Amino acid sequence: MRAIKHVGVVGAGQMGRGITEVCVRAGLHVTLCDVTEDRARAGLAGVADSLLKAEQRGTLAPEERAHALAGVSVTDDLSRLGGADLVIEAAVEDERAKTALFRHLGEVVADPAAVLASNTSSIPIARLAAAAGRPESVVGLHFFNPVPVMPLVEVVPSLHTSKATELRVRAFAGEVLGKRTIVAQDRAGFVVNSLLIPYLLAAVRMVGSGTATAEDIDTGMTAGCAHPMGPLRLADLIGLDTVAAIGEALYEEYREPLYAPPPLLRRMVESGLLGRKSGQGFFDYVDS
Ligand SMILES: NC(=O)c1ccc[n+]([C@@H]2O[C@H](COP(=O)([O-])OP(=O)(O)OC[C@H]3O[C@@H](n4cnc5c(N)ncnc54)[C@H](O)[C@@H]3O)[C@@H](O)[C@H]2O)c1
Repeated sequence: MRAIKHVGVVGAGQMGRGITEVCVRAGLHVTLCDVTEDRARAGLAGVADSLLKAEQRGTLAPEERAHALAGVSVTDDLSRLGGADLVIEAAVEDERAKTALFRHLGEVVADPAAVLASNTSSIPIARLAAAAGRPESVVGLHFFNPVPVMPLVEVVPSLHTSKATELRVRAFAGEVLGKRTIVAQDRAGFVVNSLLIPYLLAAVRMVGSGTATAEDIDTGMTAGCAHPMGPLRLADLIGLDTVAAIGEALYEEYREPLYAPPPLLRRMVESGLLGRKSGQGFFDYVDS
C-alpha cells in the first residue's frame, strides 16, 4: 500500500484549516476544498496566518513556513481530490451534507485503497461509509480544536472498516502527524464528546436558569477544578452551532435528556451568536 503523500481536506473552516496546517507541516501536499473558491482561499489565508504566528513564536523556521505554504492548493471542485491518498472531510456538521459529500467522494477518488475519513463529531461513520459505496476504506478521524495544538485524534472504525484502513490511519495520525490516537466504537460522540457535551450543555442550562453568570461558572471550573478553560469559553471555542449539532446527534442516538440542546443554546445559534468564530457567544471576541 502506497504511503500517504497527497491529502484532500474538504471544508476550509476552523477544523479544515488546522488539519491542513498539520499535514503541510508534516511535508504532505494538501488540496483544500470548500463550496466556493473564496471560502477555500479564506481557509488558506487562515493557514498562512497561523504559520506566520508559529514562525514569530520561533517554532517554525522561515524556510519551513514557505515550504509548508507551498504544499497547499485550493479549489471549489471536489473532483480535484481524485488523486488523493487520503481525504479528510471537515465540512459542516450536517448529515445530509456529509452524506452527499461521501457519495461524491466515492465516485471521484480514483484509488480504491485511498482512505475516506470524516472529522465528524457525532454522525455515525457507518452512514457515511454506505453513501461512499466502499465502506471498507471509510473511517472516522476525529481531530480536536485547535488542531495544531491538541495532541489527540480519535480513530473510529465502523463495523465495515477494514483492519488495514484502521491501522493505516492510526499510523498516519501517530507517526506522520505526531498525534496520540485512541480507538472508539462508531457511536455518536465517540469517547470525548460523549463525556464533554453533557457537561457543556449543563453549563448553558445554568446560565439559562440564572444559577450564576457565564463568567462565574467558568471561574468555578478553572479555579475550583483546575480546568484550563471554563465550559462556556470552551463552548464558544468549539462553536455554539457545532455544540448544538453534536447535542442533537447524541440525543438522537441515546434519547437521554442530558444530551438535548437547551432553549438558550438554540436561540443563540438562531441569532448568529456562534461563539469565537462569529465574534460573540457567551463572551465577546470582537477585539481579540
Ligand atoms: N469545532 C470543533 O471544535 C470541532 C472539533 C472536532 C470536530 N469538529 C467537526 O469538524 C467539522 C467542521 O467543523 P468546523 O468547526 O471546522 O466548522 P466551520 O463552520 O468552521 O467550517 C465548515 C466549513 O465547511 C464548509 N462546507 C460546508 N459544506 C461543504 C461542502 N459541501 N463541501 C465543502 N465544504 C463545505 C463551509 O463552507 C465551512 O467553510 C464538523 O463535522 C465538526 O463537527 C469540530
